[in-house]
Amino acid sequence: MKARGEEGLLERVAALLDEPRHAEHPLREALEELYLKYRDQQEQLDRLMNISDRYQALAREAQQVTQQRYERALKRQKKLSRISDRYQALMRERNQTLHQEAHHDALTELPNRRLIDERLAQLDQSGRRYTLALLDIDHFKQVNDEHGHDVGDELLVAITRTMRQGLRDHDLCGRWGGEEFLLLLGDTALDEASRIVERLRARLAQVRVPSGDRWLSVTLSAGLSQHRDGEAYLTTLQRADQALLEAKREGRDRSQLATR
Ligand SMILES: Nc1nc2c(ncn2[C@@H]2O[C@H](COP(=O)(O)OP(=O)(O)OP(=O)(O)O)[C@@H](O)[C@H]2O)c(=O)[nH]1
Repeated sequence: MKARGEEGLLERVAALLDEPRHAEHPLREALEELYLKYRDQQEQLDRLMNISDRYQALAREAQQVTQQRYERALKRQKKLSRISDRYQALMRERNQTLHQEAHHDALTELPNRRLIDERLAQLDQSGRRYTLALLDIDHFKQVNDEHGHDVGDELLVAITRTMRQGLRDHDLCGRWGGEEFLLLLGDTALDEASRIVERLRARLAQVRVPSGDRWLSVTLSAGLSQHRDGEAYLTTLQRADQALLEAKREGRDRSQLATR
């Protein structure tokens, strides 16, 4: 790379050296040598500048390629993490659904036997006191036989709705069997539980579902048992079940407290 003035000077020197009248000039040889060395150095410098320019262009290109690769990898990574987030959300949803289905009854959406068993086992561990009440619809087979299974189902759902409304937030109501419900009344002694269940039975007797041109209602029998210190919940349940059988034997539509 030469400045414009420098190029002009070189041309002048070359012209002077070419002139025949300077052929014998005492400075000519030295000037020619200086001129050729200078040109040589200039050519070397030009080559170096060229190499440096190419190197810089290559470095810029490499940097651009690296940057593009990095951006592509980042984009891929973001896409993958979006897919992974969606997949995880889907799996969480699936797990929740599976958990809900495994622990709840499909018809009434009430906790099923498995969930109630888990809660009772936890309660036994905690040492908190509770009373269990088994409630069973009276003559439900007759309802199905006379009005059809669909009406029976409707009645179960309507009873569940009223049961939910009639209980305190910390009580648990589950579907224990076909037409049998289990109430878990936490921190509740037998006499208080009995009042709660009687109030509930009265409300449940008011539940009506349509069947043809009639309104259908049912009564429920209940067996209650209070958990005793150190006792396994299955024992409490057996007493409640016995009490329920007694209530049925005594004519239904009543509560029986397990005393023994
Ligand atoms: N519609 C309907 N019926 C059910 C369901 N689960 C159980 N059942 C019926 O509930 C009835 C229970 O009959 P039983 O055990 O003889 O008792 P019950 O007729 O209620 O007589 P008591 O309990 O002695 O008063 C049976 O006919 C079952 O088919 C259900 O999900 N839907």
